[in-house]
Amino acid sequence: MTSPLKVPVQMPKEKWISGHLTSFKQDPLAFLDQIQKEDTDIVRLRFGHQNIYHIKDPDILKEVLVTKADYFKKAKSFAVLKAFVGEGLLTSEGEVHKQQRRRMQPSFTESHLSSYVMVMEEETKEMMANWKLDTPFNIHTELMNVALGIICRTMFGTDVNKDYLTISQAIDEIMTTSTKRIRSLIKIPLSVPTKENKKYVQSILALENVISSIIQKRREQPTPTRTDLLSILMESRDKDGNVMSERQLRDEVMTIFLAGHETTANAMGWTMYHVATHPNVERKIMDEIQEVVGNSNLTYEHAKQLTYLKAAIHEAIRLHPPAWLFGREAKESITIGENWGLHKGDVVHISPYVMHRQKQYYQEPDTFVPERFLDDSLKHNPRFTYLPFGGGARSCIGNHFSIIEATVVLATIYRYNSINLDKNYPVIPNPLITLRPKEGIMVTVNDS
Ligand code: HEM
Repeated sequence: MTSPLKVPVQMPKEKWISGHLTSFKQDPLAFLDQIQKEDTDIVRLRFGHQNIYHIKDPDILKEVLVTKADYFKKAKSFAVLKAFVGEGLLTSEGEVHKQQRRRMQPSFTESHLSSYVMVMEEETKEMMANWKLDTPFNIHTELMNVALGIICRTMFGTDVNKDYLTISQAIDEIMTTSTKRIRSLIKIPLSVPTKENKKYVQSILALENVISSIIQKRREQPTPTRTDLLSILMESRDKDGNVMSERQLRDEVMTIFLAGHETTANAMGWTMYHVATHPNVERKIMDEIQEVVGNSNLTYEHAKQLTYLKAAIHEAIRLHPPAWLFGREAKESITIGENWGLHKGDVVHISPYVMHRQKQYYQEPDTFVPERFLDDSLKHNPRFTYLPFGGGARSCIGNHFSIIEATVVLATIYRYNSINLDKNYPVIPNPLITLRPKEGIMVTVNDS
C-alpha cells in the first residue's frame, strides 16, 4: 500500500486574493528570513492562484535540480525574461537547450579562461586610471562597466565603450520593470502602450541595437582565426548543415551579454563591500597578492593560487548571492522528499540566500568569515547547501569564468589600492532579478 501524499506546512498570514505575494513584495529578504525560521524542509506559499513550494532541504534540492530534473522546467517567471533574452540558453528548454549548451561550452573551458586573464587585467587597469584618490565615487557603477567591457571583449571580441551610459540605463530599467512584472498578478501586455511599457520596450530596443551592432561588426570584418563565443555561434551548424537562425543568434548574444556581466559585477561589489567592513581581511588579501604575484603581470596561474581572495569572493556570494532566488515548474504530478506531492504547474522556489544562511550548516551564518572556505568547517555539508551558481544540467555555464574574472579584477584593484566605504551612503541590498546594492557602493580609494 502506498502512503498518502503529504502536504507541506503553509506559511501564515496570507491575504485572500494575493496570498503571500503582498508581504513578499513589501520586503523580499525579510520574507525569506521568515521562511528560514519555519521548522520544515518545504514551506507552502501562494502568490495569487499559484502554488509555490519553497525548498530548504539540500537533498530535496538535489532531486529537483538533478535526479528528478526531467520532471521540471524553468519557472513561469522566466516567461518575463523572454521579452529580452528570447529563447537563449537561460530560458530555452529540451533539445534546443541541450544543443546550444554543447555549442557554447568550449568558450568556458580552462584553456579559454586562461586566455581571458590579460583582457581582464587590462580592462581593470583602464578603469583604475580614471580614479581620483580620496574622492568618493560609486564603485558599483565602475564594476558594472568593467564587467561589461570584459564580457564584450572576451566573448564577442569587441568593445562597447561609447555605449556604457545607454547600456547601464537600459539595464536598470529592464531589471526594475521585469521584477515588477514578475511580481504582478496581472501583467499588461507589452503591446499596450502604457508609459511604463513604452519605456521598457525602448530599453529592450536600446540593448537590441547594441547586440545588432556587435553581430554586424563581426559580419563586416570576419576573422577566420577567431575562436571566441561569437565565432562559435556564427559558424556552428546543425546536423543538416544549417547555421543558427538570426533570432537564435541574437538571443544567445543577448543572454551572455546580460547574464555574463551583471551577476559578476554584483559578486565583485558585494565582495568589496564585505572586505571594506573587515580591514583585517583586506590586509590578508593584499599580503597574499604581494606574495603570489609580486611585481609580475597577473596570470591565470596566479589567479588559481589566490586562495584567500577566492575564499572572500565565495563568502561574499554566500551572504549576498547575486542569483538569490530562482525556480522550477512541475511538468507533471510528482512527489519529492518524504512523499510531498506536487501537481502539474506547481512552482518550486530555490533560494541560495536562504540555503547559505542555515544555522545547521554555517556557524554564525550572518557573519563574513572567508576562512570557513579554507578550513574543514564546510567539508561535511551536503552538496546543495552552497549553490550560488545553481546545480545540475542547468547550472551556470559562466561559473568558473566569473570566479576567475572576480579574482583578477579584485587582485588588480587591491594590489594598488585600499578601499574605504563612504559612511554617508549606507549599502542596502535590493533584490531585483539579481541582488544588487540599491544605490550602489560609495567608496574612497587610498594607495595601499
Ligand atoms: C557571480 C556570477 C554569476 C552568478 C551568481 C550566476 C548564477 C547563475 C545561476 C544560479 C544560474 C542557474 C539558474 C537556474 O537554474 O534557473 C545561472 C545560469 C546561467 N548563467 Fe550564470 N551566474 C553568474 C555568472 C555568469 C556568467 C559570467 C555567464 C556568462 C558568461 C553566465 C551565464 C549563464 C547562463 C547562460 C545560464 C543558463 C545556463 C543553462 O541553463 O544552461 N552566468 N547563473
